[in-house]
Amino acid sequence: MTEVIEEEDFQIPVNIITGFLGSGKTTLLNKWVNTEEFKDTLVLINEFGDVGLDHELVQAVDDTVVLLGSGCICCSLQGELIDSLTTNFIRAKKGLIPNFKRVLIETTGLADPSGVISTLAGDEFVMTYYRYDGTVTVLDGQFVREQLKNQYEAVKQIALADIILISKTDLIDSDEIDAITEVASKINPSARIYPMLKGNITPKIIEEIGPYKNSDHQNPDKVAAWLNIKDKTVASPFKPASVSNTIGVAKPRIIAHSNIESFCVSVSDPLDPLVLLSAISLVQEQYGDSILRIKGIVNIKDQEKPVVIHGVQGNLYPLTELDSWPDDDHDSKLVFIVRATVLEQIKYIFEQALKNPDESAIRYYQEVISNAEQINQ
Ligand SMILES: Nc1nc2c(ncn2[C@@H]2O[C@H](COP(=O)(O)OP(=O)(O)OP(=O)(O)O)[C@@H](O)[C@H]2O)c(=O)[nH]1
Repeated sequence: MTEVIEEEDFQIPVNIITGFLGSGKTTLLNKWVNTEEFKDTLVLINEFGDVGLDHELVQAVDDTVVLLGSGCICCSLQGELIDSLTTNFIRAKKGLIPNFKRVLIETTGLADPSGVISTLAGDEFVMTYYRYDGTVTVLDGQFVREQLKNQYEAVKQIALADIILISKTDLIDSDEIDAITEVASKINPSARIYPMLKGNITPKIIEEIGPYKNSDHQNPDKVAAWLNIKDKTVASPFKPASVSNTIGVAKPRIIAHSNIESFCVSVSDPLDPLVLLSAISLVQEQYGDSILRIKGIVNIKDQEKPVVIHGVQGNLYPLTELDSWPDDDHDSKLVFIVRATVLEQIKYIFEQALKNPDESAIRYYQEVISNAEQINQ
C-alpha cells in the first residue's frame, strides 16, 4: 500500500470543473487561474460550438490554457482529451511549455463528468502520469433547482462533485441558498457546499477535495470531512430482517425530483479485504453505470489503521491507509450514490457478497495481490 501512495506522489492531479450551462465555471476559472495555488496549472477548456470563446475569457499568464475542439469530452472528444494530456506532458518535459503540477479541465455545461473520469482511467499513459483528484461543480444559484427537474446531467454533476459552489448569490436570497444546499446535499451527502459570488472563493478549497493529497492524505480530519457522514441517521445502522446483525444499512435518502439516491452501509465487524474488494467489484461490474460514487472508511481485519475507499462509476481507486481513525467510531462505513431504480438490487447484492463471498472473485484478488508482491520484491 505504501508503494501505491509513493507512486501517486509523482502523478499530476487532475481536477474537473463542471456545472450546467452558464452556471459560472469560466468566471471561477478566471479568478483561480492566476492565483498562487494554481500557478503551475494546465487548463483544458471544452465547449460546444464552432468558435470556442471560453479560453479567450480565461486570462492566463502563459500558454497553458488549451481549448479542446468543438464537441464534448464526456462523449465525442475522449481521444482529444487523452491526446492533449499526453502531448502537453511531453511538451512540458521538453521545455516547450512551462512545467505544470496540476490540470484543471472545464467541461461543457452539458457534460456528464463520469464520462471524463472514465476517460482518464482508460488510458495507460494518462493513468501512469496523472491521477483524478476530484470534481468541483458550480451550481447556478438562480436556475439550478429548475434545471434539476429536467436535466439529468445537472443531477449527475452534483452526484459526482467533491465540492459544490453555489454561484450568483447576489441574485438570490439566503432562503434560496439554504434550499439549494438542502437539495444538493440530498443528492450528494458527502460533497462540501459553499456559496460563491462572482467566482470569489478561495482556491485553497482545492486542498479539501480528496483524501489523496500527498502529505495531507494522512490527515484523519480531512478524511472525515471528505466522507462527510455528518447526518447520524445516514450512518446509523438500520437492520432489515434479511441482513445479519453485523451489517447495518441506513434508510436511503430519496430525492423527489431526480432518480438518484444514496445509502450508507455500516459494518461493525472488521472486514476481510478480499471479501470487501470482491463485493465492490461485483456491484461495480453489474451496475457500474448506475453507481455514481462509493466512498468509505473501512476497518480491515487484523489491522489497526483504517483504509479509505473511493470509487467513481465502474472504477475503484487505490486503497489508501490512514494513520489513525478520525474518531472513536471504528465501524466501517460505505456511502453509495446510485440510480434509484437499482438501489435495492445494488444494496442486496453488496450485502449478500459481504455475507457469502464469491470464491472466484476472492481467488482473483489473491492472485492480483501475490503478483503485486512478487513485482515489488
Ligand atoms: N450576477 C452574477 N453573475 C454572475 C456570477 N457568476 C457568473 N456570472 C455571470 O453569469 C454568466 C455566465 O458565467 P460563465 O462564467 O461564463 O458561466 P459558464 O458556466 O462558464 O458558462 P458556459 O461555458 O456557457 O457553460 C456571465 O455573464 C457571468 O458574468 C455571479 O456570482 N453573480
